[in-house]
Amino acid sequence: MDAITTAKKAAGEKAASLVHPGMLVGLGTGSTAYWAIKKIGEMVKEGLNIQAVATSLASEKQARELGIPITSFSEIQQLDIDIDGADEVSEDLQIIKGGGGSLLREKIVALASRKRIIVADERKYVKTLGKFPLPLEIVPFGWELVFKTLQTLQGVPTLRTKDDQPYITDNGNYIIDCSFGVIKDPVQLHQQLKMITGIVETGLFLNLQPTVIIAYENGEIKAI
Ligand SMILES: O=C[C@H](O)[C@H](O)[C@H](O)COP(=O)(O)O
Repeated sequence: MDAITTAKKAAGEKAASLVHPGMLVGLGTGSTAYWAIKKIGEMVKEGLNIQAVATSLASEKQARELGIPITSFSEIQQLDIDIDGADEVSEDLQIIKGGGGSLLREKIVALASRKRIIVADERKYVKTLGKFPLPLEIVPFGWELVFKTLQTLQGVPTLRTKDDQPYITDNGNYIIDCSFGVIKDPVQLHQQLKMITGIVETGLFLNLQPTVIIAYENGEIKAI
């Protein structure tokens, strides 16, 4: 296992140790959250009694295969803890997510959770957001108009593709990845983008007061 994968595993397992009996747990998406779900699966096999809501079909599949009981918002209203990855975390704990295309479900789950744990390797921890192009979930109809509007906001948009076709999210939408350079005011940018009809959600996860677990390649783990 390479050093970055080892760091992701360490962050994921550290976060899993915060899951206690009886909790309702949000399961994140991506290659770091994967390790948390894997560890929680082991804990469930050893008798841990929890229920979980997954932030993507992929994570739900992983959880079901591990025997983690899955519930939904038709059964529950709030989660005790949400463990998820990030694409960028700034020093003031603002976050960009959505590199894996799951930002909408991830945000719904994060907002429904009392405690939010973000797991990331050291490469994700930055001074200010913006190097990672901001993922935006958009409805397919008229996506070209959203694309052009983003250009008028000095954004550099790219329609995400997979096998030369538009990438389709678990919700049947498209993703535009849009660079805005250094994001000086993420709250203002998020509000501006949410005003554009056709944008369903942005990958800016702001003011959520997360606990961020950062794993370093040298084996060190810091919780911020
Ligand atoms: O849509 C995907 C999510 O926001 C992921 O949590 C994020 O992209 C980080 O993924 P990874 O841990 O694979 O870098």
